[in-house]
Amino acid sequence: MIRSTALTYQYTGGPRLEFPDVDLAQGSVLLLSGPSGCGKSTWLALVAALVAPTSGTLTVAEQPLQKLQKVASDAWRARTIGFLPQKLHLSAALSVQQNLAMAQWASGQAEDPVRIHSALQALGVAELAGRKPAQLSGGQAQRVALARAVLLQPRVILADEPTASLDDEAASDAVNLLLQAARQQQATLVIATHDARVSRLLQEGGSAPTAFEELRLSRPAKLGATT
Ligand SMILES: Nc1ncnc2c1ncn2[C@@H]1O[C@H](COP(=O)(O)OP(=O)(O)OP(=O)(O)O)[C@@H](O)[C@H]1O
Repeated sequence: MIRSTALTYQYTGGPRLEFPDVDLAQGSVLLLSGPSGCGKSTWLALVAALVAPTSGTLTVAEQPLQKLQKVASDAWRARTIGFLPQKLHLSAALSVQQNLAMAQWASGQAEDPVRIHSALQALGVAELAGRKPAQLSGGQAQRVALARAVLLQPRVILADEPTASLDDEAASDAVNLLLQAARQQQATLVIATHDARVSRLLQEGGSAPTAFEELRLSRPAKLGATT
């Protein structure tokens, strides 16, 4: 679940972003849309407790973030949030298997090869476990990054522009994989995008149409504007 009220974020020397309220039940799907620069990445960073709101309240997976101590936020994030970044940030020196193991180490858990194998298998890339990221196609690399994002069974999956620079078929695969991963784990799924295809793909929902909410952001007023 994600609930926000009167959420704002002020960049030092930059815009003040004001976000509409959301009240998302656990397991639901949110399309976070709007033009470049409207604040989608900032909203994701707020929900992941990477930055603190300037004002307003935000509760994610039952945790009021204003009550989360800064020192505890890394562990909370590792347990709660599965992040699929636009740039996948797979470590080039490590194998696929080791990239996923690193997510387990980072959350303070021991490496669990069985769980890594089943996460890779669920996304159809188990046979690539020994390869380095440079030996993967773009679509394979994205599946590996998604396997890493859902490995720790997060309550919330945040995907930042998951279809950017993908052709129609790969974009459809990416959205369907996200929906499938979220459904399997009953995670709340947020897809941030300015790609108009995603709304249609969500409506089609792979095998069945998906109920989803849309949070459409608009660009902040220009700094110094008099309106
Ligand atoms: N560190 C920063 N300092 C000042 N302003 C910033 C900073 N980061 C982002 N901004 C501004 O805040 C606004 C929102 O940025 P944000 O990256 O959240 O938008 P976005 O919707 O994710 O954009 P895109 O789709 O291009 O990634 C933009 O106007 C941007 O210029």
